[in-house]
Amino acid sequence: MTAFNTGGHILEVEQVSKVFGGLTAVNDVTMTIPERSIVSVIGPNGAGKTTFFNMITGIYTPTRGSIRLAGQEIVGLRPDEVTAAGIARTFQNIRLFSTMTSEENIMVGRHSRLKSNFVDAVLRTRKFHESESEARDAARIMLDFVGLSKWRNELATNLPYGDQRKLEIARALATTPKLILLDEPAAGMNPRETEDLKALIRRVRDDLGVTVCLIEHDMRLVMTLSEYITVLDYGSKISEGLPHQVRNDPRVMEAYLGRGAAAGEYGKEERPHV
Ligand SMILES: Nc1ncnc2c1ncn2[C@@H]1O[C@H](COP(=O)(O)OP(=O)(O)OP(=O)(O)O)[C@@H](O)[C@H]1O
Repeated sequence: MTAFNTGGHILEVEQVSKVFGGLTAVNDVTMTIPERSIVSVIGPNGAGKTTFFNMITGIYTPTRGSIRLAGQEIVGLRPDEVTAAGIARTFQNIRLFSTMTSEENIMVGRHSRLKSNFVDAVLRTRKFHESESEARDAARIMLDFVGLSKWRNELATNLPYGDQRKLEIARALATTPKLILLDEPAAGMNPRETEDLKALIRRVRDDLGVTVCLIEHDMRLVMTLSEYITVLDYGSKISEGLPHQVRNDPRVMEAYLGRGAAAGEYGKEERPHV
């Protein structure tokens, strides 16, 4: 049962566009994300995927269109307000605080949820100390959830690459989101790390009840993890559906492999650069 009347959709993106000068980076895209699902947004380089995430998270304001979280319009909210509304994200390039420990990195995520403010922090009030201790407890729980407890007091920069990616996910989860957006979470991972990541993403949904939307170039991961896939190309949605539907869609093959590829013309070449 959902507490809102959106037909079970946690996110509803309706006819959203983003124009940068003369370039339409995202063009009239409509997409819904079912609550408690794992979905992916895929597409060739420059298709508009990150711009799409940036609009959902308040970094960019759409030129046109509506984005609703649990039935509430979120266009116009600042990124911190979007986080407070229940959307967390990770970035394509790891953005951890390298001079902080793993635990402190997660506490930063948790602080967006805390009640103490700047004045409390400066004056070290009781409220501040309570918040601090609550954030530390929450950070330890999250470290345990992602399997990084042993790195609690280690500087984030000293963690193995795959664990740094997991730490970013833990930090995002510390904001207690309804929806988490993962921008290329498997980038740079070896096959074993990718398998670990896949298991973690499933647990995020199954154990925490958080809806997951990922941008990912690793097609094996996308096809085995996603329940639903949306494909962008040159800013427009060109396909959507179940993994096997998207995989067999000639428009998708064409977008990835080059015009004419569906007919075998380009074989395994990348799309030609124009
Ligand atoms: N701030 C910006 N100003 C101008 N153009 C931008 C801006 N951000 C993105 N773009 C352009 O919008 C288009 C879509 O870029 P975007 O980064 O969203 O694609 P992407 O699908 O995430 O690509 P990749 O898979 O390579 O990360 C590109 O042509 C890009 O150059």
